[in-house]
Amino acid sequence: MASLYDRLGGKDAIAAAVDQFYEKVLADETVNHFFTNTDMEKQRDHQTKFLTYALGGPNEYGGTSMKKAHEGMNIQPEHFNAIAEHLADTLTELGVEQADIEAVMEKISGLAPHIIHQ
Ligand code: HEM
Repeated sequence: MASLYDRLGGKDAIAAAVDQFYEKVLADETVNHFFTNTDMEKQRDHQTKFLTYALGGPNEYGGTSMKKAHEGMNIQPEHFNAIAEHLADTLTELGVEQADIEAVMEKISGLAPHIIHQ
């Protein structure tokens, strides 16, 4: 079966989602401080990779594991949940079906042990 990434329209869909997701993350005081020293371009790159991964698209991590990517950040469960919720809200706004959103959330939850408390 085609991945959600493909069904949503691949790269163009991701670009639209990145803008929306990015705004939510940076407007959220629970998590925006993590990105204070992140430049805009890197930030965009982060969100693009994040969403591509979340939607089952090609892996563009270039080998950096999720554990390594978030090392030293001491991300707490509430930060993780806030980010996950921004993703779910973005997908809802883009008209993604509930069942697909749930599948994405399940995938994201599986990453929690690699991202939280690193
Ligand atoms: C499922 C959840 C997540 C995924 C899939 C994900 C994915 C990624 C990826 C792909 C990178 C870039 C690694 C690289 O290019 O070397 C990254 C970096 C980063 N992530 Fe995440 N992330 C997740 C959750 C979070 C959370 C919860 C936070 C903080 C609240 C966070 C904050 C950051 C920051 C600050 C960076 C570094 C940006 C920089 O280069 O300055 N991430 N993440």
